[in-house]
Amino acid sequence: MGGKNSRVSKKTQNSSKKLEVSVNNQYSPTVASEADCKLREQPENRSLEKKTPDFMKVCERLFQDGEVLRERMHAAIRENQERISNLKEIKAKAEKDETSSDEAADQEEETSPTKSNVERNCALEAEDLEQDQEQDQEQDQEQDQEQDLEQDQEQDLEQDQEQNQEQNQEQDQEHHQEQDQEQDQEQDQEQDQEQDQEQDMDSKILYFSVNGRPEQAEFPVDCAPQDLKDLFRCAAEAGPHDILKLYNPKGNIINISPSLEPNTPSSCYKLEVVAADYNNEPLGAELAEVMGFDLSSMEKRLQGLEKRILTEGGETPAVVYEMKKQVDSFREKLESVEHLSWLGLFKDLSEGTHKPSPFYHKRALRKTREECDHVRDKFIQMSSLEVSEEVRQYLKTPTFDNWQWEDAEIMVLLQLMYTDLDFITTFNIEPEVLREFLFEVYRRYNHIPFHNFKHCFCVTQMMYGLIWLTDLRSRMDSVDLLIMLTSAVCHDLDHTGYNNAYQINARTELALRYNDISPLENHHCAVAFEILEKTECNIFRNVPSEQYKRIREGIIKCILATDMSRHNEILVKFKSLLPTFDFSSKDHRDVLMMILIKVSDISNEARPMEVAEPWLDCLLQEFYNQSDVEKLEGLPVTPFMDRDKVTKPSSQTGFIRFVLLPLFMELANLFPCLELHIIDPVRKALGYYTEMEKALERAKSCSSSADPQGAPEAPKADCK
Ligand SMILES: Nc1nc2c(ncn2[C@@H]2O[C@@H]3COP(=O)(O)O[C@H]3[C@H]2O)c(=O)[nH]1
Ligand SMILES: [Zn+2]
Repeated sequence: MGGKNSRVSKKTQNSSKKLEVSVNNQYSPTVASEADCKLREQPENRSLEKKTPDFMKVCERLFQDGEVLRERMHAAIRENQERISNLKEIKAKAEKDETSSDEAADQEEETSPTKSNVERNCALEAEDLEQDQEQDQEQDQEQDQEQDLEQDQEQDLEQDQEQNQEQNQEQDQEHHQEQDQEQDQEQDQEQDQEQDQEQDMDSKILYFSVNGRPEQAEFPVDCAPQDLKDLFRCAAEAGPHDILKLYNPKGNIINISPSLEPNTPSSCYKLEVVAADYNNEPLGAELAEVMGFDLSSMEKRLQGLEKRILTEGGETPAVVYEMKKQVDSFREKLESVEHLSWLGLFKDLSEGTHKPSPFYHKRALRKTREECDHVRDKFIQMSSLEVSEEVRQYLKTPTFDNWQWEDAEIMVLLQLMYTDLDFITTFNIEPEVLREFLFEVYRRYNHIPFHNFKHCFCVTQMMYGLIWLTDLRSRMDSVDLLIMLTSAVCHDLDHTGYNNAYQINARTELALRYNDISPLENHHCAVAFEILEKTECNIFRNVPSEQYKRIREGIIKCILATDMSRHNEILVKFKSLLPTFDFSSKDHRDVLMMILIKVSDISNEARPMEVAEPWLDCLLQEFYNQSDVEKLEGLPVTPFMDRDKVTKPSSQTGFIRFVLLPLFMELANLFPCLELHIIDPVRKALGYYTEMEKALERAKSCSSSADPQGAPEAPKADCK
């Protein structure tokens, strides 16, 4: 059986689309892109580097950008510290000079015409500082005086330096005017003429549009980048905190710099203002901009990249989530660096408890309309295709490899399950209604690492496989089977990547709505029936109302049973029924249905290692994200999700020993044939992760004895 399946799988993978799906023996090559075929032909090339070779380059660039930003941040901090210590010196000097009389100071000024500018500046600054100190003390009595003093002194120093420079310039000019007035005038005239000529020759004109309004900017080629940015800022009527984006005619973001290519009105650039509202926008962007580093363009690049990978390779690969998480954690760090408060950027993290994840809730969680339309078109095109017999059979086995199928194809496979279990005819389901239903289900699964549409498919496919392997069709009626399959399809709808513990601790909307009782599962179920409420999606619209009632009750029961906090309760119940299990008893069947969906839900380790292991990476990513957010928000950290405590093997050995095997073995007591199909692979996985755990322990103890001061961290999600 295993041999047959692996042959089918290999054949399927190696022979591209023709074998997988065929329409009257022909498959339109336009349906599958070349990229799709390549992916299918090289199953071992699932790794991101091979799929999207440019991606790693972009990642590297992003990391480099991050490094640059960090360096700049440190430089700015150093610079600031130097300035503050200078200011302190000046302040001390000013205090010392306070004791000498104004007269004496004037005298000194007169009798020492050769005094250096620096000394004179200091004296002036001391005067100004004294005045400002008095003013500030009056104005800011309640504030921390030391801090204000430093800030004010910094501003004053700048102002004073400017004033002094102006004064010095004026004095110098007077001096020159007395001595060389005629000469200077002549020279100035000559210089002006030369400058004008040079300006004509060395200026650039750029054409661009702001909100559809044509604009043009003229500037000297050697002007400072900041001046040019200010020029564009003026043109866009943008505020000092707004972020500008300049696009070339191809739509790519380009740097606003004096080296911009001159253009013509017909190839004009497009200027956009991304308002960085001082109150609402993440302050990291603010800081990044202060430092001349465009964090939002980094994010945009990530989004573009993600979009590209979505169109080329199906769902967002896990590493993109990792990248986003890193960008966000970097942003979080910037926002919470206390000693940067002088920039006015310090953010009180206590407000964070109400703020959900920096990543999932801000963007990319929901599917965009654009990508849904794209997948929908593909699905509609493919849905009338006939799937080959080999794939039909392969779909009935736990060895099925979900990673080889894109979302539109997965919908075709789900459709096939409804067809091959005869639901279409038994329940009079119109094909277009089934399509609408499946599409809506696809749409309502989110872009998160684990609880996504592919997970929905895997759980449904395992349920489908179990139905066939245990020959449930001969033991249970179609309504029960329809309930089980549809429950699997809907069981994690609109999961946001945070478990019930988080929902309850963070007092989310869901926890409030469902009074902390299985908030997620209640929500998944409610969303399922929300979808079914739409007539065009209601696959049960042709069943008698009594049957509908039974179906609804059954689906609710099954989906609610997937809450792991009920694991023992359900397993104990099932065990108690086993010795006298009776398929004709509704109570018995109900418990069995709950067990079957639970088994399907946590069945990844029953799949071949190359299918199961990437799922574990996805799961740990979602776990780590949650525990990171819990730490950030000061919530209790879910221990099995903590990246500081959990590794791949440690997470699996315990889970397999204490959760998977006890559950699977009880089911195998009722269906002994499952021993081979799901228990053997799980035992193999346990062996694999036990070895991995030992190897890690050995590596850890070796390196800690070699380097007692710096034992390396245990490999985490990426450990192979
Ligand atoms: N450690 C581990 N946990 C798993 C695995 N598969 C499922 N789970 C957990 O089991 C839970 C089942 O319900 P959820 O989908 O809410 O979340 C799932 C995970 O927390 C696995 O392979 N390893
Ligand atoms: Zn699930």
